Amino acid sequence: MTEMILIGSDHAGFALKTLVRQYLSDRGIQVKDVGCEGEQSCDYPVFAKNLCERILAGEAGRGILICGTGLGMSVAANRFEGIRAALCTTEFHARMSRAHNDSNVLVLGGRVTGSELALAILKEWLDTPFEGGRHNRRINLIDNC
Ligand SMILES: O=C(CO)[C@H](O)[C@H](O)[C@H](O)COP(=O)(O)O
Repeated sequence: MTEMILIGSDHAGFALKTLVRQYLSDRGIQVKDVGCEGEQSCDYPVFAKNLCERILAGEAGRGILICGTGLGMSVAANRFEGIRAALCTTEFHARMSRAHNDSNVLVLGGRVTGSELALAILKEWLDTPFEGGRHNRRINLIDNC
């Protein structure tokens, strides 16, 4: 079964979101866009909330959020218990966020990270499995300590 990924952005992440959507489609990954629809100014928490609630409801296993810096989206997404949103600016961040933190939301900054690097980060995030083991214990402690 092909993976389904939800994607959302604000106006500052819209251009990068378009590239990311194309990359995912080219890889045969199903993408559902929760908005926004263009570059007119809008509010990132609306899209973070929408995407996180839909992931927690089981519509998709993973999601991608993009705003200008990635900061607002990651702050908003990490308010949701069960969401582990990782703002990644390097491929190493992306690899570690999957291997050690089992990140289920990748956050990118469209005004910070160039498109080539963003797609390299995305590739690493998509292709790296969670290592489990000791990291399971730590992830469980996030909600239970
Ligand atoms: O992280 C953010 C907010 O903390 C994002 O970068 C937003 O995209 C950014 O704040 C939008 O700024 P704008 O001046 O309203 O375009």
